[in-house]
Amino acid sequence: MKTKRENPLKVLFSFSGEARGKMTGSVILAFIGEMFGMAPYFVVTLLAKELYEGTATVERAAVMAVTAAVCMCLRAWLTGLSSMRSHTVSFTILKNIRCALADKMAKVPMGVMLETPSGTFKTLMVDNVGRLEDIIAHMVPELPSNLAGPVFSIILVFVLDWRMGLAAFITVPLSLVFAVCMMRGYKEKMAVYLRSGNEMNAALVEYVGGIQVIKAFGQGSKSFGEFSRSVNFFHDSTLAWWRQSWFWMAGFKAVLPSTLLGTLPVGAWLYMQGTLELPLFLACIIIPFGFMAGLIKFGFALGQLSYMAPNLDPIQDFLATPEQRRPEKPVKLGERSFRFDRVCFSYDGKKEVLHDVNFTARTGQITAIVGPSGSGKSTIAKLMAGFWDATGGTVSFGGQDIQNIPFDQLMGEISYVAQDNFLFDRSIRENIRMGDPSATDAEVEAAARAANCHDFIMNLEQGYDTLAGDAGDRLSGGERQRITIARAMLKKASVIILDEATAFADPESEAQIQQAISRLVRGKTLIVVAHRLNTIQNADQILVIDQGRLAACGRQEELLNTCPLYRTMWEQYQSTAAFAGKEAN
Ligand SMILES: Nc1ncnc2c1ncn2[C@@H]1O[C@H](COP(=O)(O)OP(=O)(O)OP(=O)(O)O)[C@@H](O)[C@H]1O
Repeated sequence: MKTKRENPLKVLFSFSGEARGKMTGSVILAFIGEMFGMAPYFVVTLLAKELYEGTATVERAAVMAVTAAVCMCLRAWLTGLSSMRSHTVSFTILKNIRCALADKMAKVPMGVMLETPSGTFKTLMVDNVGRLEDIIAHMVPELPSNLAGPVFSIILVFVLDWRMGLAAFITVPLSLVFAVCMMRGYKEKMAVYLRSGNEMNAALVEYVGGIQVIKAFGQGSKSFGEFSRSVNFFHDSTLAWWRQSWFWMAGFKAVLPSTLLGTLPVGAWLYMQGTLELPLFLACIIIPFGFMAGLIKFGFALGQLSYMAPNLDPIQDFLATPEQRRPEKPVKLGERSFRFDRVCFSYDGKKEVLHDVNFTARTGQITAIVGPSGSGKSTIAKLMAGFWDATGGTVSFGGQDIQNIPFDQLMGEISYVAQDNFLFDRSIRENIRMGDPSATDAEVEAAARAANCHDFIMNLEQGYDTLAGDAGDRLSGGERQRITIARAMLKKASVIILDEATAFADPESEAQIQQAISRLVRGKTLIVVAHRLNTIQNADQILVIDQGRLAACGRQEELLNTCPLYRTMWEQYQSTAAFAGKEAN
């Protein structure tokens, strides 16, 4: 269902914050500037009149020339001041929208951020917001001023001689025919243009992100269907639009200012009839030249209006995303255990992926979550970390409903080591220090040693100062994971949630990771989403998840006897591990 949207200009100006009120000044200055811009036309008209009446002198002409020049300088100065103000408003609005988006990103469920392709946020923050700049800085102040000049001039020509006024106007209905043809389907086409541009951006970000895979398989951009499709679509749709509209646009620009079409023959005829004096004739020829340029600019500025909504809509949509509400004040936490009480969850509000899950993960114990792919293991871990809110039942931590614990407090208690081992493009040292921004270099190194990553870091050209991006290709998945483990170690959280990487690491790396993990979790509550069952043989409890339900819960020995699903998984794991071992040898 389409929701009714507020007037886009009103929405834009609701972000003007500290620059509120400046736009009115900008519009007034632009308006006065345009009025001064009309001066040369009046000066020429006046001079013609005086020449005709025989009152003109060289001195008078010189004074008029200087007056016209001064007026043009004033026009430039005033429009400059207006532009300065409108740009201040424009950049303030852009800044405030970007801050609001960033603020919103921190308030929507973390899951929304993790699941949305990063290109989407780039488009939203950079492109959609950026395109609003021109509209606010130019269109808003120029629209009224571009209209004011023509309206003033038209009235003047009509006052001077209404017949000449009509004659000057003859091109307007004609040019409107061209304008209407040019604007046919403009709104839809503009929406397609913007959408296809955004899609191309998002596909490009994905293409660059996946370039390693594309190169590895010896493929070019054509192989990346989504990217080439979006580039071709953008090319085809914009070209088709241009082909359809260029003739009408050229016609509009040519016909509208051709006021001589009407004023010359009509004026000449009236003059010969003796009902129009020469100075008036000249005035009615010259003044319309002044207003037509403004009218053309006004027409194009109006077209830009339809640029606003398609750029503002996705921004408003994101700002309307429901927030994860959490209290501000820290709450008192009891024993750091998790409790799932009849927990249900759905990502999209339609398909439930967790049904009635009940368990307790006790403090200081290792709780492993296992199950077939897609059964809901990572979802349980994400609910524990507060990335999403349960859609039914209660997830509690430390005796409190997780929704009553401030996000910062919960994050202070939990270290979440994800599968994809995200490293920021900062130095390795800074990446580790993120676990505890107050940690000294010595503490960072101590954590790196404990996580078995000191040696390979020292082998990088700039050691701890190497940028993660530069080191990117030289770090194995296991090494990246150990860096994130070092980061988690610094955090000194009471709970570690470890979403184990699915791939088999080589035996040496695997042993180092396991050693790092065992140091990390000493004395802490560990929740591990396990894909490699050998790592959890000694877990205090293993939760077996099957199609979003808790199928069984117990220690390994019990489950091997009582849970057919676990037994099958264990047998499969052993045969796969044996095969992987043989392959490695
Ligand atoms: N962001 C999402 N939006 C919609 N559905 C999702 C989302 N993430 C996961 N799912 C679905 O939820 C179900 C459980 O997914 P989940 O990632 O928790 O499974 P998993 O057991 O951890 O799988 P794997 O072992 O393959 O990582 C799956 O059907 C999955 O397709």
